[in-house]
Amino acid sequence: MDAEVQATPTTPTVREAGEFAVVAAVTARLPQSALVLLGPGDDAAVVRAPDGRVVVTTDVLVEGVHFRRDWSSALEVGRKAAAQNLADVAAMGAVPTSVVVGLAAPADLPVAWAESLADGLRTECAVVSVSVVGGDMTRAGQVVISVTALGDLEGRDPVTRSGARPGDLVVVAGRLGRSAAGLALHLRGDAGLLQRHAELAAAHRVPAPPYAAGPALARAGASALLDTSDGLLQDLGHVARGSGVRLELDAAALEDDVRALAACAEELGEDPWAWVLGGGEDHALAGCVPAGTALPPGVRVVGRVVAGSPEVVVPGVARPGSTGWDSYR
Ligand SMILES: Nc1ncnc2c1ncn2[C@@H]1O[C@H](COP(=O)(O)OP(=O)(O)OP(=O)(O)O)[C@@H](O)[C@H]1O
Ligand SMILES: Cc1ncc(C[n+]2csc(CCOP(=O)(O)O)c2C)c(N)n1
Ligand SMILES: [Mg+2]
Ligand SMILES: [Mg+2]
Ligand SMILES: [Mg+2]
Repeated sequence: MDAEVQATPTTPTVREAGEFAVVAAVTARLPQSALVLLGPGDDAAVVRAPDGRVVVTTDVLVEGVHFRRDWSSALEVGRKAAAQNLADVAAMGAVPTSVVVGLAAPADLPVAWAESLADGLRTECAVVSVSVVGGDMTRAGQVVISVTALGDLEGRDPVTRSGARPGDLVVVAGRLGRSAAGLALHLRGDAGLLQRHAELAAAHRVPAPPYAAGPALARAGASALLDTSDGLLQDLGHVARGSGVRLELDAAALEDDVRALAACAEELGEDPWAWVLGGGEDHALAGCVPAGTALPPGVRVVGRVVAGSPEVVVPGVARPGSTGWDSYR
């Protein structure tokens, strides 16, 4: 159990406290950003929509599928839940404006866990200067967290998955494969391993999406963009099919990511290329820009767009067994 939970003086369960007391305790930890005209406490929140259009995205995290309470603290789960949604907003080239959270929890969940979850959501939202403006709470057999993020396009067109054209360059912002390496470490469950590669384990529990690169790439004229949630090859496959183009990745441009995982992979007897090309949950941003585009800070070229059958290839590297996560496979 995490330090935040143990440090809380009283640890009643949500059954003992009751829904409304937990909601009050949680919303008390969620101060509102300047974009919020009416925050938690009424039937709905009211948030400014500066652009007149609203970007909206939602992702569900299920205990045992997306996180484990014995691997991650409540604070880390909250950060990750917010991060993966905020990354989806960035992947449209938008800036987030607010977040709404649904929490389903077993009756014996400590209230302190729900409070730390709120702290984690608040902490990650603060990275992009937004707040949690509301949510819902109900009972379930395991913890389920449903996050919805809203965003603002600042007057630009959304950057979709379908605008890549032959001649464009493939670009990435953020690191690849780190979450998959961390997942492998947690699956082994060896304390020494987790300690030796603590940074990678932490990268699995709390991803660090390059939020600013989304709007920056949109401003620069990006033709396609998404975040890497399932695995680079699978995610870029959506761009290839959506745009009707072939993406040729340059192995040399991905070698830094592979090198950063090499020691961990060696110790685990695993292939770092499989993590970089097929590992999910880094929430890096990947997409395409016209050749000659001035690249925003933190954005690197990893390949090129050519005419051909819509697929993603990495000449010289064996295709990993898994090109990405599928919840049902
Ligand atoms: N149950 C659903 N009902 C309606 N639309 C859905 C549903 N599930 C997914 N979608 C839509 O399908 C598209 C792809 O969803 P997907 O969840 O794969 O994208 P993502 O959220 O970027 O990735 P990830 O969930 O891996 O982080 C999105 O536009 C999403 O809104
Ligand atoms: C306990 C535990 N086991 C496995 C994983 C790995 N995992 C779960 S979902 C996902 C991709 C995105 O899924 P979705 O498309 O559902 O958002 C990955 C790589 C994890 N995070 N926690
Ligand atoms: Mg999704
Ligand atoms: Mg996405
Ligand atoms: Mg997915």
